[in-house]
Amino acid sequence: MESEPLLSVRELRIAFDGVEAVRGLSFDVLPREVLAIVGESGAGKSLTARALLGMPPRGATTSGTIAPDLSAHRGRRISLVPQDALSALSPVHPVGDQLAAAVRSVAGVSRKEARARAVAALDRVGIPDAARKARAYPHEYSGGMRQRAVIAMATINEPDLVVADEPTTALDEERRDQVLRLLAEQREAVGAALVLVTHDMDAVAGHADRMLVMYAGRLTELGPADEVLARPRAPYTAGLLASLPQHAPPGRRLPALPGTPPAPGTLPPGCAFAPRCPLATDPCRTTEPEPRQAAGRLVACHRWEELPHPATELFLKEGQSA
Ligand SMILES: Nc1ncnc2c1ncn2[C@@H]1O[C@H](COP(=O)(O)OP(=O)(O)OP(=O)(O)O)[C@@H](O)[C@H]1O
Repeated sequence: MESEPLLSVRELRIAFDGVEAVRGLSFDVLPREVLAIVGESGAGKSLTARALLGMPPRGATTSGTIAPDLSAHRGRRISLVPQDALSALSPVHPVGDQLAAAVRSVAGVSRKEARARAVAALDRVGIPDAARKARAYPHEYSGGMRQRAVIAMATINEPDLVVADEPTTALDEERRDQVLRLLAEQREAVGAALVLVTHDMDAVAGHADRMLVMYAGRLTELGPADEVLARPRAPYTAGLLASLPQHAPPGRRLPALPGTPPAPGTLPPGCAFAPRCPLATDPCRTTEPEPRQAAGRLVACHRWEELPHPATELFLKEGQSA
């Protein structure tokens, strides 16, 4: 997908009390693409997503550039689908009023027209009897319906970019799939790009054009999702994918990524993944690798060419092979 980026993030750093949780992250978001951000808990995925929206947590110090700054047009050019739909909706106003207010905040339209657009948006996301449901309050919606309403809200002003931070975590598996499909459909319909923060590799495989793998606040691997999933080039990505149930070799136990990621402020010298990496050698323990072009993507690893394919065996512990 060759095109001018919609948005460029360069050297993004986010720190709390001088301790960096995001450490010099650079990537582009392309127009209309779905970019998944994956990585274990604490990798800095949510912080990165919030930075795009200009919504850092209290106490965070941010540096680097995000250009253009879509956050100046939040609700119009960029919008959020959060983990918890309730947090995105006010409990004290009917859902239709909230959607109509979002329309009126950016477009000079009459109340009646805004109202009509709100009902149409609820109808588009599959809310039955949308005109009546528009008058109901969020607590009168089921969890799945609320998440649909939030997707309607996030797309009603036809933004350039929708940021979805674990949008389906609160839902059961069946609804999860429906909501993701709806999100993909709606962002496609309005021509928006989507940055999708997720732990769900099925969602990545099903919906993402590219994936950004983060580890300890840095880029580990960034490339076309199908290629990265089929043949990861960074040992960390390989370990992350190998620990998914579907990648267990037949008749064998699931390989596991040993250990846990380091907390910000407790990073080892060199590559942050080195203490958990079966390929780590001395240079890995002294020099942190920078992302470099490798095999049609960006990979931050000194030893990426050494990674076997498939890499699953690397992550099987001794005695785990029966
Ligand atoms: N409000 C905060 N105050 C202090 N530290 C924070 C705060 N928010 C995040 N951090 C630090 O930044 C790290 C990364 O946070 P972030 O929420 O981006 O992780 P994540 O990759 O989204 O994880 P998860 O998958 O669990 O949501 C956290 O582990 C924590 O150390």
